[in-house]
Amino acid sequence: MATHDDAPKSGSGANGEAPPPPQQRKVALITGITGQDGSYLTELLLDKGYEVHGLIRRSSNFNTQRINHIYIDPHNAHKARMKLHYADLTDASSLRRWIDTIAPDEVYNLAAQSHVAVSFEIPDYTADVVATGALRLLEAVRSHVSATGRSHIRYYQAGSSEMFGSTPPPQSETTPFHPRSPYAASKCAAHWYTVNYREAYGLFACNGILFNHESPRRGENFVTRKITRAVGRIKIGLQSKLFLGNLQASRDWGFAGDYVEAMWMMLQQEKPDDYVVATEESHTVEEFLEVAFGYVGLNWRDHVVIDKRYFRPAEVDNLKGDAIKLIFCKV
Ligand SMILES: C[C@H]1O[C@H](OP(=O)(O)OP(=O)(O)OC[C@H]2O[C@@H](n3cnc4c(=O)[nH]c(N)nc43)[C@H](O)[C@@H]2O)[C@@H](O)[C@@H](O)C1=O
Repeated sequence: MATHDDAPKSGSGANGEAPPPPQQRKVALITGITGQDGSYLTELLLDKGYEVHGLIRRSSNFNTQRINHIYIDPHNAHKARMKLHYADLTDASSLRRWIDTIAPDEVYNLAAQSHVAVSFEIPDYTADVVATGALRLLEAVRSHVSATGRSHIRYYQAGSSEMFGSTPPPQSETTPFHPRSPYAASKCAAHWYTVNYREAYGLFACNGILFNHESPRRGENFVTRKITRAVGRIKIGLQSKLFLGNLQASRDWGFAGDYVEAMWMMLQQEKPDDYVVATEESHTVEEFLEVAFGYVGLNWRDHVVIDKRYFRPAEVDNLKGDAIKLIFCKV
């Protein structure tokens, strides 16, 4: 995987130029702004001169670590163009209120219960947030358009390669879905709601079908961060073992910072459509271990212990995207 500078950008607008005046600014609304993708997308849009509004859930600890360098830092040039609001994908009234108040030009629906294994334990909640949550947001956008005539509004739905499930690779936009978890089935529902609102109401609504995408900001219970974090701790003597599940699963891993640019590109096209975002290269978890442990001169076999608790009731064995449609996309 390529290395990337994780430092926040210092420019105040596109190419470091001053951002456009308020009346000429594009306004974006992001659900899931505190997540890995939300934080990278926020940086990208602020750098392009957008005003960025994020919806956050109320929780006992203010979970904004990934955006604090913009939101909290008084010296950050972007701070004035970023705002956070309380809302929840399970609360339709909050979505409708913020869509009407903010009147965004672009809506990015990135919020989810995004852990596949966890979705087997909380399937109802996963479906409520991931599937019905997308429907609630689409409905808020549709009723806003119908009440105000603001038909230029554009909607992005975060889809997932998990929707392909057991369908063999390479997987493209025309590959049939065969979801293997409550998370994946919920993402399929959100995908088809998005297509339906495009066809039924003429909404500019796009599905990005993103294959796995990682970064230093990835949550620590996803396999790449779980491994890289453990490698560091093992190397300096803070732990000795790493407990993992299925090492033979194969994934098409890309960099999250690149993939948020693909989200934005989809909404700049002439017509709304659906796109696969992938590297077209796939590796097993075992290969990832070889590289990660090898990087610091360790042998993963001396440290990794297979633990049945990390196996899933149904696994997705092999994901490898065919991203040709996006590759020929122009902005
Ligand atoms: C595109 C898609 O990408 C992600 O879903 P995921 O592929 O399930 O990601 P992961 O990092 O949890 O698992 C990758 C593979 O690694 C295997 N694996 C082995 N041992 C452990 C282990 O100990 N922990 C975890 N988490 N995985 C393990 C596990 O069984 C699986 O085969 C989400 O962003 C999702 O939201 C999404 O949309």
